[in-house]
Amino acid sequence: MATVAGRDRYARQSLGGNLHARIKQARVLMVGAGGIGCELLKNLVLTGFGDIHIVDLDTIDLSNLNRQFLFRNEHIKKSKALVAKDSAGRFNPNVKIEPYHDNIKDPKFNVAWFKTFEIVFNALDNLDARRHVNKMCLAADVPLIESGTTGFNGQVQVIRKGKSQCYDCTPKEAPKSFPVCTIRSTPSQPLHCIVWAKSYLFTEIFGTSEDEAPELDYKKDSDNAEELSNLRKEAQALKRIRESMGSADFPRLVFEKVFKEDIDRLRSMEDMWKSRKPPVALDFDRLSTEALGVGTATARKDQVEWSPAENFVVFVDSLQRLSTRLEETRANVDTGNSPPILTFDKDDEDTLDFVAASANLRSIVFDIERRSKFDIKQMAGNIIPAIATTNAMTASICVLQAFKVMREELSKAKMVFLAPNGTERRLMTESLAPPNPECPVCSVAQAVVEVDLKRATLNHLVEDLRAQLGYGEEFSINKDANILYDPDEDINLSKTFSELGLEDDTFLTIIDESEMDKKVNLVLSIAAKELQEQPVHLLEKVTVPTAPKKAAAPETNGHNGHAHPATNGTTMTVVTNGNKPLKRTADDAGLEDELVKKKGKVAAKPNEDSGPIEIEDSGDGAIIIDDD
Ligand SMILES: Nc1ncnc2c1ncn2[C@@H]1O[C@H](COP(=O)(O)OP(=O)(O)OP(=O)(O)O)[C@@H](O)[C@H]1O
Ligand SMILES: [Zn+2]
Repeated sequence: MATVAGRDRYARQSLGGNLHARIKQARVLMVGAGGIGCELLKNLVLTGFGDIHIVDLDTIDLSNLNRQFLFRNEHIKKSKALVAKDSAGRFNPNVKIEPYHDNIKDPKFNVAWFKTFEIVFNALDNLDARRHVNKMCLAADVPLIESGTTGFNGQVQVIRKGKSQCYDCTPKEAPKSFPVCTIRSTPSQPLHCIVWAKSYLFTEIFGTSEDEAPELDYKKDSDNAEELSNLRKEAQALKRIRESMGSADFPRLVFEKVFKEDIDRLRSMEDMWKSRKPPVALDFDRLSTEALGVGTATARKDQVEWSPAENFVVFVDSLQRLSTRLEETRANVDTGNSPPILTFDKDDEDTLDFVAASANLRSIVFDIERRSKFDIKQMAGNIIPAIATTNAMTASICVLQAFKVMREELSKAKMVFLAPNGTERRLMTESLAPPNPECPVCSVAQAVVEVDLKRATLNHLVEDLRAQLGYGEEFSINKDANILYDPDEDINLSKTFSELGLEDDTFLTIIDESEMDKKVNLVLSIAAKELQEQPVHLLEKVTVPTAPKKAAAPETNGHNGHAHPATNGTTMTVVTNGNKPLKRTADDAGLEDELVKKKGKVAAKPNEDSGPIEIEDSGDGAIIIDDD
């Protein structure tokens, strides 16, 4: 093994004296110490980066250990950032590593702090955090190396303010959802039953009630108003049953409600079953008799499909386990607090058993194939298998691209894509595209606006934009993807910045919507300040230039028909069954034709004829269910 001194000499020889010296002094930031982060940190340390800061909000989970090699069994539940520092620090004691067990969105990581870095690396797994770092790096004018992987797909992008596309220059895929009727009334695939078990049944019994659950978003003006109102009543009846939790009769009550009464009601709606096979209710007593010889150890057989009786046993057993847990939690909570709840976690056996058995029982009702617990874990957790080698390759490309940035050779930097085995090329590159002039994030004009958050209303800002910057009637004020104001959306005008949750270092994008002499987008960053007179004060006199005539939309990542590259939480789609080299193919794992998405990781097979069967990422891994 090379000694530290030896390694340093080799690094200098291969990188050249100048770059090597620069790297030693470089202060760099790595956001995320998960799959890509562990690989990247190792690379940074071994390359000799002198001052590395790591931010990760999470603790280590058992399921991370197979690929996040800086972590071992004894580190479970400890901070990723701190353990990563300790483990990687040993590779090169001359490197200074500063860990932060924190969310990168924490206000203490402000623009001034970002400015202290020479380069920032994203090794994240969700859109929201990526967008945030993108914005901060643009505001601080620091180069960002953005990366992501999904299964065998990977991507590295070099983002340099004003010179290359930013993360938001290409539109990211709009959130997608399941129609609630597919989930609640007419499931046709195992995934529909799994979503029902996880997002409806589990939540109704052990979580927050449906009305408050974000994933069940009922629109009042739906075509199916009557059925939706029935579904609502059904949910309320289930909620009442929840009150008998702990009683010996509880499993029967729940079972008969969801696998018999609700099914009988559905079946009675004849129109629904004209072109579909009607569901068949289950019989509690018959299954109890069938289940006489079946033990609760069935739950440990996670690779096989359980029989109806086995599913029944696991259903009853896990329902009891979870009820006991909830009762115990309740007993330990002071009265007056909001009632305790349980949340689904794919790594929590009790919750997984319950979701697996309930989903399979529902599949039996609708004559849909059943799935093994292992498969259901993948689907319910929306997991695309993370592959260590993809992460390793991606992380190494990040460092190679960083060298180009540090050598000030941006023209040589590339957007790099890794594609699955079997595609024409495993590694594809593109030159960096120039910023999209229509990008709502990196568009040209930027200004700081001082705001007295408690006094200033959005209307103050609107008036200032008109009076001082020459905006007409037609413009909008946006925060991320949310429209705070436009000529048709004026309900926020009288609200103060505080009421709107706009704080120090928040960015607002002003988009000119006028037909003539349209201005480029203006990004305003808010500086909170108590002001004596006007509650809003534009710091500098900015001139917002007129936008060029509509430029052609920037190239997306089409790649001349190559497989679409995918990254965690970005827009790109992956044909899941194309991932043949997987030990278990997506098909084997039951991923089928559906989109499978984990905390923003996307793997999607374009929909064929099966309607909108898509899973949505709401930022916390929840599946959003929509009306049809
Ligand atoms: N807002 C954030 N601030 C700081 N760290 C974040 C933030 N969002 C995500 N991360 C971190 O980014 C890392 C992404 O790593 P990765 O994609 O390997 O996910 P993981 O949670 O480690 O593994 P998996 O989810 O696949 O089981 C995680 O360690 C996660 O904690
Ligand atoms: Zn942009």
